[in-house]
Amino acid sequence: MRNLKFTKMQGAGNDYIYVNGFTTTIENPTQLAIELSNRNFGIGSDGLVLILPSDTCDFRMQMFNSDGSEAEMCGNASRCIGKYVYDNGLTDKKEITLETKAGVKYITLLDGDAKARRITVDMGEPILDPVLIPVNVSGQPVLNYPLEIDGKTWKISCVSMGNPHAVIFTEGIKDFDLPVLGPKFENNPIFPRRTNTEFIEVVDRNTLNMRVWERGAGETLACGTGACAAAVASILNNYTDRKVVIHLLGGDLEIEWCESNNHVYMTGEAVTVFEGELIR
Ligand SMILES: N[C@@H](CCC[C@H](N)C(=O)O)C(=O)O
Repeated sequence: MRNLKFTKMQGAGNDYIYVNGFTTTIENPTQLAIELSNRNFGIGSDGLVLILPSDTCDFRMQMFNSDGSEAEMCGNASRCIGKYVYDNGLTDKKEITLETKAGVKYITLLDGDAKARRITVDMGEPILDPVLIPVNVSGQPVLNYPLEIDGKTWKISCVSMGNPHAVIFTEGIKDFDLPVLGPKFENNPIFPRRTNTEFIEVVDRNTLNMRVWERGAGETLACGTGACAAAVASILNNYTDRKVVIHLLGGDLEIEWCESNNHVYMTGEAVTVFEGELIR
């Protein structure tokens, strides 16, 4: 393999390695994601993101978790792609369309200055149909469904933002042993394509605390689609209003589920950590 130019970026501490697919072809992204994400023997990240040309949008995103699995959608990476393409002169637009495996997402760069930092993504409509999420529970939207794990009954609310999420409202999340608990949700047979799992504390009608166990990556400092799913589930449960700030381990995300068009909007920062070249 030839040398590989990359950029490490993070959104609320959810860090990925970004590769410009206009200039670099990656033959085996699954293998590369596993190798490069390793925090001891690689660069270290929650996964790999390819920024690619699109026939229908300004850009296309392909996203691989640190275990090499490909995800349909990534909220924090969508913001970082907005920053990457603007800062690197791949576009001069501040409203950018992004093709993903979960449909088209609309990125808006909010800053007026030379480098983008604060970014909103129109994440589209949440999916509540258990068949589409997918979750092996028949019937109505899955809200507060009792799932028994290790002798305890957890109430899960399932929301897809293009990728699957199980949201749990509970207390004492800072004491949870996620590396033990998380895989038991992720790999539970009721989720045929595994799941991301969000552990949420309601602070008040506009504020949530969240920890997340991500499908294919383990505990991460933040998950954009997970924050959107958590906001939707908390609104459906009438725990919060339609605009919330979510405190994650790596920073805050602002989420709004808009009543008029049913779209979820996510706003937060996108940050370049460093650029590098891997000598192979
Ligand atoms: N951290 C991401 C989501 C990444 C994909 C996820 N682990 C999955 O497999 O669905 C985000 O910010 O949305």
